[in-house]
Amino acid sequence: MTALSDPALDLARIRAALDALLPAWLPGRRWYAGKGAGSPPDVTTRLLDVVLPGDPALLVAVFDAGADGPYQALLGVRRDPVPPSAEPLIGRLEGPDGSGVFLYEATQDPELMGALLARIAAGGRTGPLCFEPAPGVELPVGTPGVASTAEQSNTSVAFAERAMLKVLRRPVPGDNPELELLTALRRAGGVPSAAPLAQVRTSASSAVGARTLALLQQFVRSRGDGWTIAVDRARACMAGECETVEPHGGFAAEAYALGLATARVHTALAEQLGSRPLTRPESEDLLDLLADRLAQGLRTVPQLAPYARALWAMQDDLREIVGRGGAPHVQRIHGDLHLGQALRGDQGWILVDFEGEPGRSPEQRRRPQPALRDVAAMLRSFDYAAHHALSAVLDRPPGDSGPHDPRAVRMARRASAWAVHNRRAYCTGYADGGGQDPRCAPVLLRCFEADKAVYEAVYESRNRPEWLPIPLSAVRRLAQWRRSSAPVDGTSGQPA
Ligand SMILES: Nc1ncnc2c1ncn2[C@@H]1O[C@H](COP(=O)(O)OP(=O)(O)O)[C@@H](O)[C@H]1O
Ligand SMILES: O=P(O)(O)O[C@H]1O[C@H](CO)[C@@H](O[C@H]2O[C@H](CO)[C@@H](O)[C@H](O)[C@H]2O)[C@H](O)[C@H]1O
Repeated sequence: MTALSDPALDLARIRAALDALLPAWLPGRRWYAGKGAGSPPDVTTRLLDVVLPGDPALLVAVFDAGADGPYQALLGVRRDPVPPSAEPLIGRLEGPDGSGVFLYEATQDPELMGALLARIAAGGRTGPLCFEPAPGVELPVGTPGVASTAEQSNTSVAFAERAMLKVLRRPVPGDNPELELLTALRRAGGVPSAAPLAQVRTSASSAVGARTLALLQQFVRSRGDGWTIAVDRARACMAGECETVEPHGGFAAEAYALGLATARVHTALAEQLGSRPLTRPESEDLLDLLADRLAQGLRTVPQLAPYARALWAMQDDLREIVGRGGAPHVQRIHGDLHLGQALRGDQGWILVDFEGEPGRSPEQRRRPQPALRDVAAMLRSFDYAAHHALSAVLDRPPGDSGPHDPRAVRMARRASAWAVHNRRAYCTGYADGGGQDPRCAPVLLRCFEADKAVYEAVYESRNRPEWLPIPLSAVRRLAQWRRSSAPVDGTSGQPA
């Protein structure tokens, strides 16, 4: 392993200090999945190598936290006071001569991130770390790297609005699913997606085998992401005194364009990486996967219990469809599509974050899936946006209907209408863009929406319990729809 140039810094001591300091620091990190586990985890850190040995120094480490891991930490080490953006510190390490160094989250240090970009551009290896720029790309070396403040599963660092480094917090073994998909979309051409620029990975012989640690991609300049724009428009719709959701809350043209963009991405992925009917064993795998997720959801979120029968019945519907030969085609899909994963560029929407659902195994993420699962996930997002806007306008937490007042009832109706209107526009865009009209497969769509809502309930109960009422209300609605004998027209089961 590369030594630190400062002899007062001893790597073995840094490693031991991290084992002691990380348990207290981790629970404040959004990307840490073990929040709410009760007691702090036991941490075992492995330093992979020193990428930059100076002051500040940059170290790459992986660590296990309890049974969970490996996670990735990019560690800054400096004598000088740390940049304010890098607070809170992981900790301070006393040197033998009474001096000390600060240990901190390196992604929050623009200077250090700039130095890392230069290291990536140079290519080659440092110990087990491989720096692999794509052939012929020009990287914005010399610019500082500014970390996004958005709450994320990973940590993104932007360089002069030209490149974006995604530091993967839970690097998975083997080829990185996002890199695979971005490369395929580039190959297809004409699909609005970010070009992959480089990766940092570990070699097969490293302590963690071959894994992508960070992915550099083209920075997409945008007016904002779909979530911010949609919530804004939905809020305008609710706050305005209009009876219809257009024009004040007008988002339908954007929802339509988003449907088009989703269909274009699906078509390109199918062309590049294949699309075929689901085989019988794959159908069983899919059903098992959905059943496992539902069982886990019911164990984790007690509030789902009243809907258990209806949720299982929706899975039986899928089994029945597969049984009579109606299994959908499968292909590589986005895997975690929602409004926040779409950026509004000048020419239209660009989908980002093709990593798949956080928390799923690498095999599951790479498995071909019905494209309708992405569509169902995006449709859920319109529901989220409407609820979020509603709670902002009413100044109440999601799901809190508060005292019965006519204004709140009117707003809730408008929120519901906004979601229905935009879900329809999205489906129309998807069909016009060459995808199968999602409304032609309402029972499948309902099953996939319910699956996503259960996933969201688990996600919210772990990360943002105050948001839990949003997926719960969707589960309630979908369950009611399943229990009733209402005609299946694909637009029922909307926000009530
Ligand atoms: N290529 C890109 N260019 C500009 N911004 C991006 C790009 N990719 C992602 N983003 C922004 O960063 C946010 C987080 O990125 P994402 O890939 O979704 O990370 P995570 O996996 O941590 O959720 C996105 O919601 C988007 O706003
Ligand atoms: O971190 P990721 O973007 O990969 O995805 C996770 O976090 C998302 C929240 O940031 C979560 O999305 C859920 O909340 C969104 C609103 O914040 C909403 O638009 C989505 O429809 C809803 O699923 C996502 O599920 C989770 O995997």
